[in-house]
Amino acid sequence: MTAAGGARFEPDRLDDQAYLTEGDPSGMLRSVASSAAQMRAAYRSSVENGLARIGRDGRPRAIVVAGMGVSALAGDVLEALCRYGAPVPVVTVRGHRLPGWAGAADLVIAVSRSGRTEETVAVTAEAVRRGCALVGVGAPDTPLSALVARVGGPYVPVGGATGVAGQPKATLWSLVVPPILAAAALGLVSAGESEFESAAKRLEDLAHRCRPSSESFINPGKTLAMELAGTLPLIWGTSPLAAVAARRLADRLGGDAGYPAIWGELPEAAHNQIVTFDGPLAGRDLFADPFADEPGESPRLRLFLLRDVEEHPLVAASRTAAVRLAEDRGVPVSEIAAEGAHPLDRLAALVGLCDYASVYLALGYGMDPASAAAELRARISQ
Ligand SMILES: O=P(O)(O)OC[C@H]1O[C@H](O)[C@H](O)[C@@H](O)[C@@H]1O
Repeated sequence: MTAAGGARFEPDRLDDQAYLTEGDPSGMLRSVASSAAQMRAAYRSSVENGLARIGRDGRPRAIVVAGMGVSALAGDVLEALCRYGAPVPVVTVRGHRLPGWAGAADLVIAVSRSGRTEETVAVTAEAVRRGCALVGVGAPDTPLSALVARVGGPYVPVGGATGVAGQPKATLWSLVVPPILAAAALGLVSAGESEFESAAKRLEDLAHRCRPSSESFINPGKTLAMELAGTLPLIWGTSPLAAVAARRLADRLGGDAGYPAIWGELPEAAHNQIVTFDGPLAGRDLFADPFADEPGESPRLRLFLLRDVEEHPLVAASRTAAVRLAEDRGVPVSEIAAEGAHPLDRLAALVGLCDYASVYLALGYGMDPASAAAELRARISQ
């Protein structure tokens, strides 16, 4: 169907059960299917490790979530949940340093699946020096857990049998749940057992609908993968929460398939990225070889709109206008609608589907979704 970096997307692979097993030796599809179990286990573990009690000494002035890659998304989720309703600001730090203002009145939640990521450990050590309150989430018996233990902060262990080959991208829900429970204990968001259970049920339902044995024409995960294939995806969220899901999809496409994508959030995306609708990658490829066996060989822009249930009315208007403009400029549009009332439900609906689509995209290109870009990552972190 389409070629990228030498790999060809073959839609038939997605309905070839033997291939889906052989092409995914680490069981990345199984790990996506474990999302609901991860959410339930992370909830229990967070409660057992004292997160539900952290509000007893009052609220912090601000919360800093320190993490990199997938772990940093835990901060983005928390920030999106708290942005409009909580009296405490939430900031995500991706890097080596705490913001200058952070001090003893603030809470630092350090998240690292491995417990060893250089940047996160450095920020946590700085938080210890400045006397910040600390919560940790990550592998036990690591530099991160040792730092959190030094100040007697709660630590939610993530690891053991959880996830595929210890990959953080396969353990998103284990990393995201503890900071939310901490914020709930502080009275900043309303999320308890029934909300986590409802989101887990939604993930379970998606796992059923997107299961490998379900054929492409009724499987929403495979359908979305086929819409992504061969395009340059422009992925927009229509709320802060949906934008986190957009970022997650873009990150996963890179991590699973080495596939580039651009993510954004409305209304901001309508002020800049929308210009690409008039750019060289929009519409039909004027330079495409008209005699090529397979048309559309060079990637063209496609807009993926992750629609939240709660949209600002003016954002809804700019979404409608953007869709009209895209159609006008020959840019195909896929709309993925969140479902559910609670934000956790809506996040699960969007991320759950996108996670499947990304793994199916990698498999459609004949790539092992557990090892894409592993060598590049290893080389840059040396
Ligand atoms: O969660 P951590 O172990 O700290 O890892 C943080 C990040 O590290 C690397 O960059 C990996 O490629 C990412 O997938 C991961 O999310």
